[in-house]
Amino acid sequence: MYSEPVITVDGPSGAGKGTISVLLAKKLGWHFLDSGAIYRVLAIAAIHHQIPASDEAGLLPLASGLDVNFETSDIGTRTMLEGEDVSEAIRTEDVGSVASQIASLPAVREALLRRQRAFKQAPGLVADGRDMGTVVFPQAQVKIFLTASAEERAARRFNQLKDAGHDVSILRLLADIKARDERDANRSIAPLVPAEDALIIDSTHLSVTQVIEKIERFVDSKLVESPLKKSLLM
Ligand SMILES: Nc1ncnc2c1ncn2[C@@H]1O[C@H](COP(=O)(O)OP(=O)(O)O)[C@@H](O)[C@H]1O
Ligand SMILES: Nc1ccn([C@@H]2O[C@H](COP(=O)(O)OP(=O)(O)O)[C@@H](O)[C@H]2O)c(=O)n1
Repeated sequence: MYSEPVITVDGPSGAGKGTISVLLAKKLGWHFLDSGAIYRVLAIAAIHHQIPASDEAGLLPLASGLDVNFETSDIGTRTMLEGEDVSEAIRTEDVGSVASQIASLPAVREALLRRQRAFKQAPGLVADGRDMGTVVFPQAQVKIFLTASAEERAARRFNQLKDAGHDVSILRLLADIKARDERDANRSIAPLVPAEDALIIDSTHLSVTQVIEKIERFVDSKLVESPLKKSLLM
């Protein structure tokens, strides 16, 4: 049976998943799923509704009924929660930290599964997250696990936040990133691990272009003559 092709890009915070996934999706003309944004929006909703990040029973209805929308236009994607633009608000490290605590709750992850899988639509999907290749799309044709040293990832995040006008401390960012790595990798459900069939790319000393080239070579070696390969190598 035909199934729309999926490329998964998993890895820790600041590894470059979003940057690479958006470029790939644009190049292919495919859909893009930023699964982390869904966890981040849920974190904001929890903060608004004053539900603690450890309250699984309290968060479950919020996760099931989460009114989140991604509005894409020529200038980019706006993330909407209950009709309000939260695109900037979800990007702080504090929200990332609450998102990572919420993401360790099994019932919450389960409640968000169907919503994430609904992004798999023609002509194809590039999915960015932690468990895209292991849990959400285990049948994906191409799986990438993108990483980089914690120091490099903190430096990238520092520059990104500084460019966006946020005043941040690089040491605090490094500590936050390490805490989030630890929590994401050691949780009992859908931990951050590479899928068995994933290509692991350490981007510490690679440019964005070099990472894309590696992915293209991987697709080339993996798929003999497929529409996916043709469109990627065009
Ligand atoms: N290979 C790379 N080399 C240098 N900077 C990169 C690379 N990949 C991504 N970046 C930059 O690092 C920052 C974080 O990347 P992002 O895609 O948001 O990471 P993630 O989605 O994994 O958290 C962005 O400003 C991005 O431009
Ligand atoms: N598929 C996913 C995506 C994100 N998450 C959680 O959500 C948090 C925020 O994800 P994100 O992808 O926006 O974070 P960054 O990599 O951009 O820093 C992560 O630290 C994870 O704990 C997850 O558990 N599973």
